[in-house]
Amino acid sequence: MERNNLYPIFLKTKNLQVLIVGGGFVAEEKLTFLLKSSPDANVTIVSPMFREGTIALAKKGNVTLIEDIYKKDFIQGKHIVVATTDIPEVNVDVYKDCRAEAKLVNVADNPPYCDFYMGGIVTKGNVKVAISTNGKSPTTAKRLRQFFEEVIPENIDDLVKNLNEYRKTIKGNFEEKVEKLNEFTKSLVEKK
Ligand SMILES: C[C@@]1(CC(=O)O)c2cc3[nH]c(cc4nc(cc5[nH]c(cc(n2)[C@H]1CCC(=O)O)[C@@](C)(CC(=O)O)[C@@H]5CCC(=O)O)C(CC(=O)O)=C4CCC(=O)O)c(CCC(=O)O)c3CC(=O)O
Ligand SMILES: NC(=O)C1=CN([C@@H]2O[C@H](COP(=O)(O)OP(=O)(O)OC[C@H]3O[C@@H](n4cnc5c(N)ncnc54)[C@H](O)[C@@H]3O)[C@@H](O)[C@H]2O)C=CC1
Repeated sequence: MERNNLYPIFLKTKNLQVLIVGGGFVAEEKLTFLLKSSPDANVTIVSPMFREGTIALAKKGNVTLIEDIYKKDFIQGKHIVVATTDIPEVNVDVYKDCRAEAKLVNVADNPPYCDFYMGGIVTKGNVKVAISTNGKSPTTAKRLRQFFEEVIPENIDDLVKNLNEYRKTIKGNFEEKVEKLNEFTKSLVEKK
């Protein structure tokens, strides 16, 4: 069986600068899900045109819209770049410019030109679940996201908060703490 070897990380988007190149449907979809998960993300979008929806979204977040065509200068100071234009050559230029400067880059419509994929994301308080199908079926990632949004209980965050409080009260060395926390949470994974 094929296997997903991607390594998920949870980025502190507040500390990072994201650039989106292009301002069409795909840019708006990527921006929507980025801000849904991470409303504190710092985003710049460069494009000769923007959709109404994108302009409205930008007003709600830390999003700067620049009305221009892509030039290499725009990647300066950016950590993560997502190319979404409808001109394949422009997207490949963005990819090459980013690789040359060791920046993480995603060409949304071209998986081989992605250092990372955006995923389906479920957030419940402090808990976050990210889903990827290895780029094979974004629709499956969306459906799984919807499924987990349904089945993960809203009060999962209470468990996290309670255990965080309990964790602070446990005395002893690291091994003893791990043992106590495992004992305390055993029933969560026990088969009935
Ligand atoms: C590789 C990847 C690169 C990247 O974008 O990062 C990529 C690529 C492509 N997407 C395409 C199409 C669609 N994408 C969606 C939706 C989402 N796409 C997302 C991620 C990813 N999309 C990355 C892989 C993630 C993984 O590993 O699973 C999600 C999860 C996250 C997000 O967008 O933030 C978000 C759901 C969010 C949510 O609902 O929670 C839908 C469904 C819909 O809109 O209903 C469709 C239409 C149906 C279909 O085609 O499946 C096409 C074909 C374009 C064409 O045909 O022209 C390509 C290009 C290709 O595959 O070649
Ligand atoms: N990854 C995904 O989820 C999907 C990918 N696609 C593909 O992605 C591409 C983009 O699709 P859409 O967003 O629907 O197209 P669109 O036509 O809505 O948007 C393209 C955007 O790129 C901008 N642009 C064009 N040249 C530019 C330049 N030199 N510099 C900066 N911006 C520039 C345009 O002004 C426009 O805002 C298409 O090739 C499409 O096939 C389509 C659907 C889903």
